[in-house]
Amino acid sequence: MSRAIAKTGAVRALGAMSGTSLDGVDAAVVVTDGARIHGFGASSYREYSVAERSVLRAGLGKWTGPEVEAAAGVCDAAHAAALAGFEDVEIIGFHGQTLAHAPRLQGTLQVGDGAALAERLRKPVVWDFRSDDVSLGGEGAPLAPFFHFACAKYIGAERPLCFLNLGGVGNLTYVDPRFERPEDPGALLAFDTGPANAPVNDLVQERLGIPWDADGKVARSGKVETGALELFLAEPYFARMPPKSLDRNDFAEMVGLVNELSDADAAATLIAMCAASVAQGMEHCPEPPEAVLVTGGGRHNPVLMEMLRVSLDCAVKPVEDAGLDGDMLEAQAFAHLAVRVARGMATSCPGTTGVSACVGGGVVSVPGA
Ligand SMILES: Nc1ncnc2c1ncn2[C@@H]1O[C@H](COP(=O)(O)OP(=O)(O)OP(=O)(O)O)[C@@H](O)[C@H]1O
Ligand SMILES: CC(=O)N[C@H]1[C@@H]2OC[C@@H](O2)[C@@H](O)[C@@H]1O[C@H](C)C(=O)O
Repeated sequence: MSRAIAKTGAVRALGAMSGTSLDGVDAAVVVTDGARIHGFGASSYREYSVAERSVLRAGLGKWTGPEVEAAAGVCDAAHAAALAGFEDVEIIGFHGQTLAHAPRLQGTLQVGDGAALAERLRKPVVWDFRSDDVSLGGEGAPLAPFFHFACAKYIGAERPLCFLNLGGVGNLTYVDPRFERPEDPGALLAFDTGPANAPVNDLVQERLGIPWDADGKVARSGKVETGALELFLAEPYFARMPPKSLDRNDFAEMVGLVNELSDADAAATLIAMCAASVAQGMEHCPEPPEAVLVTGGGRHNPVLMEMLRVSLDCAVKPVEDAGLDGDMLEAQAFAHLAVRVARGMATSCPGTTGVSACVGGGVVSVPGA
């Protein structure tokens, strides 16, 4: 195989992420040597059309068949369009679109053809980041934690802190920046906390025909139904020790728990479920963090942020307060991870995915190879 990038030194890497909320493709440049972040570059967002989103949605939860092929086609075309404008990058990290995730059963499926993308864009592409971790007994997710470790160093953190990503699903990374490397035992603990925005998105889509509850307007006037909240927290997933991960639709039936409630009460209760599952997850942190830095779309929801501030014992702030970009952190993560994969560095470890040993997961496709 021809070498994707030079063996050492910082490179301009482009990362692309299409997340579980199926809103669009985020793309962002990171200057990184795989260990340390040297700086951040341009970013862009390419929204899915309503038609594209429904093709992707039809593929959710499926492993093979025409719906999966159609979703892969949408994913490939959207990425080719979203990434074509970035010329001065040396390598691309292409996450693809997760359609199904059951690491201990069928595995994990991210559609998108990285080899074809490499030929099309004439750049090396790293893709299929999760399969090797799953083969070695890991959850295959979350993978952003190795990037969160680099972010903690970049912002000069000296004490443990958490990154909380609130997308369709929530995931938490505890980082102890007193360690030198992310794979050092104790440097990282990570897991999916529970459903984040996906249930409230599904609720308002079904009842009100809107894709999400912008600024928590529906939830704000609602009252939390504590009975439903208690039933939710009784799910065995929350008591399980991390690492652990979820599929987008693992808690889809939660919407059923709020069926009888008004729109406002139902939305408020689903948001309270997200905040409560984060609070429960925080109990797994080895030490209290000095802050929780929130990334992902959920940080734009003031009702959710208020509930988190009430439930957690430390400062809760958007990552922007630390000089990072919460809309692009996941895309940036896959840029950074691409460089690590190309250089044979680990991308997950027992503390992040439960994998048996550190693994650098991913396929490297070099154009014309
Ligand atoms: N202003 C806002 N008010 C309320 N909610 C918002 C707002 N902006 C975004 N969101 C929520 O954030 C979601 C998108 O979050 P994000 O882009 O982080 O998801 P994702 O990356 O697709 O998911 P994941 O991290 O699970 O893969 C939207 O679907 C919506 O529910
Ligand atoms: C299987 C999969 O795609 N999981 C996603 C999803 O979205 C959020 C959460 O669930 C996290 O585990 C992961 O994404 C982020 C980017 C990660 O791997 O860190």
